[in-house]
Amino acid sequence: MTDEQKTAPSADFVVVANRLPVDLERTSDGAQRWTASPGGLVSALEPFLRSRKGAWVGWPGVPDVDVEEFDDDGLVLHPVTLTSAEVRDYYEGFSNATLWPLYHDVVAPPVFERRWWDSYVKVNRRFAEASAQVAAHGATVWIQDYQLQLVPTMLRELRPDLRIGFFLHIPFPPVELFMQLPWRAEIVRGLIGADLIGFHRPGGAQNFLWLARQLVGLEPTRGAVGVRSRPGMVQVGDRTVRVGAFPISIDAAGLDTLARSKGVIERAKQIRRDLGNPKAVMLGVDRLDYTKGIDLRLQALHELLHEERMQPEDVAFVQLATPSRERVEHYQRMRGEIEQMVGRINGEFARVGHPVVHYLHQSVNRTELAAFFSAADVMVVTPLRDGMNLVCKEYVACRHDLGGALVLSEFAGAAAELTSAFLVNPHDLDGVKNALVAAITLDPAEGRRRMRAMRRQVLTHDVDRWARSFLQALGAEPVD
Ligand SMILES: O=P(O)(O)OC[C@H]1O[C@H](O[C@H]2O[C@H](CO)[C@@H](O)[C@H](O)[C@H]2O)[C@H](O)[C@@H](O)[C@@H]1O
Ligand SMILES: O=c1ccn([C@@H]2O[C@H](COP(=O)(O)OP(=O)(O)O)[C@@H](O)[C@H]2O)c(=O)[nH]1
Repeated sequence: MTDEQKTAPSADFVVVANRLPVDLERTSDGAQRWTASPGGLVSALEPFLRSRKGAWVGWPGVPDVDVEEFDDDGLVLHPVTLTSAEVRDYYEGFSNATLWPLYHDVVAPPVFERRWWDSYVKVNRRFAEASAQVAAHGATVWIQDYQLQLVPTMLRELRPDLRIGFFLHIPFPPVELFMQLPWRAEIVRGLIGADLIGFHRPGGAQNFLWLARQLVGLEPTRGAVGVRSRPGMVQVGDRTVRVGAFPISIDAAGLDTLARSKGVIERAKQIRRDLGNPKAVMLGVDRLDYTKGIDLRLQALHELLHEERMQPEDVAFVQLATPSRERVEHYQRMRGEIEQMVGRINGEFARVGHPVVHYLHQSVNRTELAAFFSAADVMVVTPLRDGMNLVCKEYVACRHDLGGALVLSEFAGAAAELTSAFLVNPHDLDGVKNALVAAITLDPAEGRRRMRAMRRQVLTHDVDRWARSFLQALGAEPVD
């Protein structure tokens, strides 16, 4: 690339997200390498954007580094620098200690700090400026998630020629909770700069429409918002802003193919052997986040073992826990609690060489994950609140054998689609315990019926359909 090409706004399609799809990692010997970024936003968007050869504006995951724009296999990555103080105030502070708990039903108390808000405004402006620099005239810019809710209006002020979409990957909270936010009107005004604002569920869209009326004095339509249909509309000057529901998904066909590969099938058998071929392998796969309900599933297991409704020699519980937001206090506290529970369960019920809980505080790659999904008799997904939860859809996509059972929290966005799972209220521990027992003792024919129904849903509603439905509603793609 010449210097001129580097700075000329050249991309017709730009994704803007807090993180780039790759994180810059500094190894102990001082070398640097790029690794896959954590979380569902990147898993969902990266394959889609690669197929379009667009540009991605985002933070490289470490503070104080200035990285030039570069081409990563046809995808232009445009890094945005954050200082250490901004990582602390904008990312760990306002994004993950204010907005994250507030939007997840206040399952932890949100912290309101003026200094964090100032940093959020400043960093959002930097992302808007970077996007304005990258986008070609008339381009489509798709802004992602709660870290960047002010970017739509900031970007529109800089570049009125752009078509701007915004998608929120986490739940949009009930209005009573949102109203706690001291900067509530500023957030609504920030979002309203988009041409289309998307949520996972119609409820989020409805909440936003109500707030646009109450906080900004706009006059949104009053009809019920549908899934991928009947968006709400708000007139803002001469612009019509659409507000809709677009449940995200996964590369279902890709995972299905991967799970059928010889390598994954063999690795799944190996995992079961390594676990001592127990009667039931249970699996949890989550970022180590207090919203995911890892603690309560361990508590359910502990009680079931105590009550002898499960025998320690019959079960292996594998918990893969991706390290996440490790400097935020709630995350540190929760990690300690979970690791103590793992220790307690194994202390009471393990035998030498045979732990009951296999806990890995590590991230594993897609192929290894497909093998774990294939090996697990019961997938346990128990968030107290989750925007969507892609892991449960990935489990279903890997079960071409129609084996396995899914225990799924009603409070994950995915529950509205995976109605043949064992749906549980994660606050009802007895209900969770009963569901775990029912899933372990499931009649195989009934299990196949449930899995077939879930696979039909996941395979016909993949990430490509999600992206197309959003971009069609934005007017950036022709309607099929
Ligand atoms: O970037 P991090 O702070 O390390 O966090 C990782 C990502 O977590 C969140 O993911 C969400 O998006 C998924 C896909 O839509 C959805 O299934 C899940 O329910 C959400 O929690 C977050 O929203 C992303 O911005 C983060 O990158
Ligand atoms: O060790 C791991 C654990 C998780 N994931 C991926 O991380 C994403 C998690 O997305 P989800 O929507 O379930 O939750 P989030 O972390 O975004 O809140 C999924 O695509 C997983 O396959 C991964 O690649 N390696």
